Amino acid sequence: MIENKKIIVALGGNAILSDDPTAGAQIEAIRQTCDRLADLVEHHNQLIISHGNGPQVGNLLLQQQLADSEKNPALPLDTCVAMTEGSIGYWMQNEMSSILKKRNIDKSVVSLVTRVEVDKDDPAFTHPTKPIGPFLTEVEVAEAKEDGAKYIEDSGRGYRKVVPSPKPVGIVEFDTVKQLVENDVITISCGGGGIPVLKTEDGYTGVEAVIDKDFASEKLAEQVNADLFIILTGVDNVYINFNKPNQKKLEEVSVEELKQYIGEGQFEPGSMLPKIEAAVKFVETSDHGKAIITSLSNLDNIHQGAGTVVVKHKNNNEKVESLNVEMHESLITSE
Ligand SMILES: Nc1ncnc2c1ncn2[C@@H]1O[C@H](COP(=O)(O)OP(=O)(O)O)[C@@H](O)[C@H]1O
Ligand SMILES: NC(=O)OP(=O)(O)O
Repeated sequence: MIENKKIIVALGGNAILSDDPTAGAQIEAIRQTCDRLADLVEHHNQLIISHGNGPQVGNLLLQQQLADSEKNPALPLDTCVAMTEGSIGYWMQNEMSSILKKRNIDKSVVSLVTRVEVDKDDPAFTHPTKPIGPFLTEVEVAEAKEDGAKYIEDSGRGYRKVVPSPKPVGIVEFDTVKQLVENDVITISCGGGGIPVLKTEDGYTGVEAVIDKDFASEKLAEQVNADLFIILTGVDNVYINFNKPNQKKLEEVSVEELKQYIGEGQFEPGSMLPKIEAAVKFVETSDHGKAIITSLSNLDNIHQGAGTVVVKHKNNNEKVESLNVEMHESLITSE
């Protein structure tokens, strides 16, 4: 297991949500996730956890459609993001605290309702791309389209509503997160990508959007100077030619290679592309940081190089070794 590092773990949907969207089932999934993450704490790592909210915030938005406009008005999307950030963070605080208590680890866990500044001129506001809520069939989309919403097909898994997803400019509370982590507090931050806010003369004001949690986590990882950025999702590794007969698993991969694959259109915008872009940005920006994309069940093996490990430059040991063999052989031939 990795030790003594400052680590940000961004949790994907699977870590929170199974097929059962009830609170009880989500809490159970979070309990299992926290049990794995507690191993990182046990090995003296400073841990910051962020998480997605796509399914939850989409469901909450659907619940707003049931609201009665005067007595019980629908709440705006930024407020729904705050609500899901709060509820998921609360479940995590409960579960992580009990697991640490059982392991006799005396550490506090907090979740911070985090605001994330975005740019009012971000083109995302006129081009919604972030899938949220349940997966729908074509028939369900045709019925639901009455509300004027936009839907896209999401990685072969069905249709989902899409909303604007501006890029994070900065994490408003990053200094507080830094202080918490320096004081050995396990911090849940940037949940659901954080609440999108615009800077005003007086402070900040919310804006209706859902920030991608991989981009928000990357920005936080940059701002707190993390050693390691782990993105946990539904697969052990990233693939090129994903789901095709010639799909190939990526293990250690350089920023340069990934940029080439991005250029080839290897990664889907609504699922793997943001993770790749976030990992590339972190590794490029950081002095020494690495990024790993893998599954929760593979977390125990990352110290042995498991998962897709994004590095600035690839480890050239193999090339050096083969060069040594070639030199040795040419010496023997010439002798
Ligand atoms: N190139 C790829 N390599 C691996 N998985 C991919 C790829 N493209 C799409 N996927 C799918 O995208 C999923 C991750 O996206 P998503 O489920 O939206 O993220 P999250 O885990 O953050 O909720 C993976 O579990 C996998 O099913
Ligand atoms: N906000 C966000 O990125 O959520 P998901 O990871 O669940 O899509």
